[in-house]
Amino acid sequence: MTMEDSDALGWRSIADLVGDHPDAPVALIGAGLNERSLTPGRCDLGPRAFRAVLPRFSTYDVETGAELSTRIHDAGDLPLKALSPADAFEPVRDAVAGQGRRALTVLIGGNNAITRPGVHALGLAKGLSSAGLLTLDAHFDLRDTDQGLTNGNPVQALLEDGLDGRRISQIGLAPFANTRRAHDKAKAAGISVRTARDCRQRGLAAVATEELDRLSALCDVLYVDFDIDVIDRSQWPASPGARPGGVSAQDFFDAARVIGAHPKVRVVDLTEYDPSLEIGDLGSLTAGRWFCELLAGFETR
Ligand SMILES: N=CN[C@@H](CCC(=O)O)C(=O)O
Repeated sequence: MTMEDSDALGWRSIADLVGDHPDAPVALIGAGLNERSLTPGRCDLGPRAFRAVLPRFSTYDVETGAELSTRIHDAGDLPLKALSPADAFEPVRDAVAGQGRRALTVLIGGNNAITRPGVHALGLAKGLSSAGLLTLDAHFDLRDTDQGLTNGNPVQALLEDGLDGRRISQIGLAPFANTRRAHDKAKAAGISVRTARDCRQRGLAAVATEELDRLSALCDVLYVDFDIDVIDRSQWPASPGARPGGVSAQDFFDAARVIGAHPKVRVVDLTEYDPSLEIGDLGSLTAGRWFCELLAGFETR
């Protein structure tokens, strides 16, 4: 008997909450942007792998007693095949902005270049000056843009677009995976930077909470980029940029719950998941659990 066949035992899956629900408070968009990754791969397969795993998650959280029931509008997958980050800008921005009435829009990447148009969608109504950005990422993503947009420079591009660095928090930065120049750029821009060690020692959720509080005082609405390479490579190997020494998957889940609960968080993305690097189903199961945690947090708003 598969889990999907086991209705008689009361199994209800997260996948049952996802569908054509025009009035749902949460929207899901697949954004499998794959071009101009610094490490070429198949991040375009992320949305499909993510959707496929959802039937394996129950709506019941045995640790809190919560039964998830939030309806999620499935806005489908964007046709981004072979598009550069520059050409994907408008389709991604407009798709996210089109869900603007939702309390929360979840963008499943795709490489990290989806973050820039996602933030722009959030700022469309009032301009970028209303928006803030929190990244959970091993990297600054502050590489120069003179060679064009890549998955290594969405934050740099946003600074150049006019996003005030003081409205950016970056947590989970990994040692020996970034340059001094990028760190200096972050400091000069006023970005709040928290290292992987800080996050491991204090807990990613605690650090995320502090940074959300800081950003909330400055911003009307917040965007959160969950780049999975913040996680220790042993726990999510299907990520080109992940290294040993990252945060734990459990920490990532705990952070997703507090972030999902925050009322100013309006758009989140999950980036850099490359299913072609998958070992078994480790990455897809981690992505699915992340989504459950996000929803569990959301239901406490
Ligand atoms: N967002 C990811 N940034 C990484 C690149 C990951 C890769 O494609 O290897 C970086 O800038 O180093």
